[in-house]
Amino acid sequence: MPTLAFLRHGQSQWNLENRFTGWMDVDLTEKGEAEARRAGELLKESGAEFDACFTSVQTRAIRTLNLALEEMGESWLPVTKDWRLNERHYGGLTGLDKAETAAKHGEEQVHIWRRSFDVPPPELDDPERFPSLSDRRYAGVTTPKTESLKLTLERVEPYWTAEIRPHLEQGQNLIIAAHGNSLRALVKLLFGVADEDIPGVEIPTGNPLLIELDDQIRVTGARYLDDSRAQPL
Ligand SMILES: O=C1c2ccccc2C(=O)c2c1cc(NS(=O)(=O)c1ccccc1O)c(O)c2O
Repeated sequence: MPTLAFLRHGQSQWNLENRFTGWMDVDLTEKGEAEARRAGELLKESGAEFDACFTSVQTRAIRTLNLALEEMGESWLPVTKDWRLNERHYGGLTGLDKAETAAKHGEEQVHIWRRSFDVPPPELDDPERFPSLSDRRYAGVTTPKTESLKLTLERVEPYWTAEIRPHLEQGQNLIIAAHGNSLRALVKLLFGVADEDIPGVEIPTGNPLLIELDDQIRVTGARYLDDSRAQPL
């Protein structure tokens, strides 16, 4: 019966500044690094033994995984990195904070976006401002210019089905270190969350979600390891 751990990256600099980060390759803050190490401690204490890891091509998720593995004494584990586990692309909102977003688009539009499943933000109209959104890690990839939650799910799901699920079907235990919205997509798939409910699902940073699966890859149990910060599932 395979075990799957979801780990959302620790606090990043733009989380601290409450800015839309998306595909911008922002690093962890010192607090974020400490959250990642704590997650590693919790995973080690859980006694779970993992066989492989998956993460995105974004530094904050990669470093969260590496710091957790280091704490677990499992830095040797194989890691697969793929852009399809990246955070949702926020298009023209990338880099904006709450005040700038409301000033540029109005409160009403923000209200609509916050609760929508299939309404994407505007495309980035000055990509030169964020070169890392199309640097060589995306060579050969037709990168999105903006994403709704629905579009994020539509690029995460095929990757889950083709690249991740087979490892679970072979009985391997996996860690997936990723982002708020790419993990939301996976939670939606695994827990059968309705479209209208998914904007309300929030994966906490640095608190591993340990999921027990049956041989058909159906959830038989799930718990957050840091129960001092327990979250409703
Ligand atoms: O504008 C959005 C938004 C726009 C487009 C797609 C998704 C979202 C979205 O998911 C979202 C938003 C605002 C806020 N709260 S906020 O208005 O306070 C806010 C705005 C800007 C930056 C950070 C903030 O905390 C949220 O909590 C969200 O989950």
